[in-house]
Amino acid sequence: MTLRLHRDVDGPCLAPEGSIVAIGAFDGLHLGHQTILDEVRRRAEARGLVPAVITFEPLPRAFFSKEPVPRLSGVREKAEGMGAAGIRELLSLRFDEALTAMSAEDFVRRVIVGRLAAREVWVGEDFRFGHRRGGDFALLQSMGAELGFTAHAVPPVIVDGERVSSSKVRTLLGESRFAEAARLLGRPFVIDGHVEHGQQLGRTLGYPTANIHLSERVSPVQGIFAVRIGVGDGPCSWPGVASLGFRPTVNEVREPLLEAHLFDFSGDLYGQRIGVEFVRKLRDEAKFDGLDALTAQMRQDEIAARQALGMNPILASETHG
Ligand SMILES: Cc1cc2nc3c(=O)[nH]c(=O)nc-3n(C[C@H](O)[C@H](O)[C@H](O)COP(=O)(O)O)c2cc1C
Ligand SMILES: Nc1ncnc2c1ncn2[C@@H]1O[C@H](COP(=O)(O)OP(=O)(O)OP(=O)(O)O)[C@@H](O)[C@H]1O
Repeated sequence: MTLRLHRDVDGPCLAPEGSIVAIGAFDGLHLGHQTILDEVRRRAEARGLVPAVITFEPLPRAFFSKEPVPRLSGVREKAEGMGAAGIRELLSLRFDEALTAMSAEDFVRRVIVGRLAAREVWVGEDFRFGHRRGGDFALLQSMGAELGFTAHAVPPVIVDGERVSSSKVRTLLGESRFAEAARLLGRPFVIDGHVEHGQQLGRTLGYPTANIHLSERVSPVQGIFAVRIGVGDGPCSWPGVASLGFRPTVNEVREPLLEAHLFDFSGDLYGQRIGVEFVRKLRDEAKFDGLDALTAQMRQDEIAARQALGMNPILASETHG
């Protein structure tokens, strides 16, 4: 069953037979999100209704913030994750001035009922929505009684004594605490994308890299990392070293670039989709005085990454000796 994506507040009803709906930003699809989506899928199956999600792009937090808000998942990854979780209708509303001006009551009538004919609405206990966060769980309950749906709150999903949230995962990743972030996500943190052509300079330095342009997507991590790479749908198992940043030394870029060097690999990855799993941060990106100094540092990075990944660092001198 494939996922259908819609962007408009108004339009025809997407589930005339009735739907089970979850609402939220859903960046990263962490364990709290997964709990809600599981309920939606289970309830939709049990009642023969359509499993649906209302989400927002850009993220509401990013719309209101003066600072850039790092993203855990791209728009495409988020939709794919929803599809994999069994969601069939994804109403990804444009989060703009018009939407923030809409009252909570209007949101219930026009979107939850008008667009999705909701029979059940699932949210976290503390969920707020509508103009100035005027709507809450109690409003969903009272309006639902009138408009033909029930409201359900999932109890907070707690890990290590704290409520799981996208913000918490962003903070952990910013501090390179990858193992803890993975516990909240229910899987390791991975950035994926299509490999694009670089300057081909990496080859001559002894470090060819698969490059992924992050464009406007703000990354929660920056620097040089020990990583594991997956190609296509395969698991992230190929060891390597990666740089995520602007590479100030040569051909500085304006938008962040993820460059992954796979150890002992000699295939062509251009055009393929790869996933990069972050295992350990090695250092911050630096501006070097010329290519020799950069290459010497990359060699140190390779040795450190091999060690971090539990490999024999001696191999490094055999490969690039
Ligand atoms: C392990 C690793 C570490 C890197 N560290 C830095 C760095 O600290 N500063 C920098 O300017 N570029 C850094 N880079 C980026 C290189 O400048 C870039 O890979 C090289 O210029 C090749 O570019 P190309 O892929 O366009 O050919 C690093 C790349 C790798 C793979
Ligand atoms: N740990 C959790 N336990 C239960 N429900 C949650 C949890 N985290 C989020 N939810 C619920 O999942 C839906 C989507 O969450 P949303 O992405 O909006 O919040 P979040 O993960 O706390 O993100 P942020 O930290 O950016 O506010 C909402 O209904 C929210 O209440």
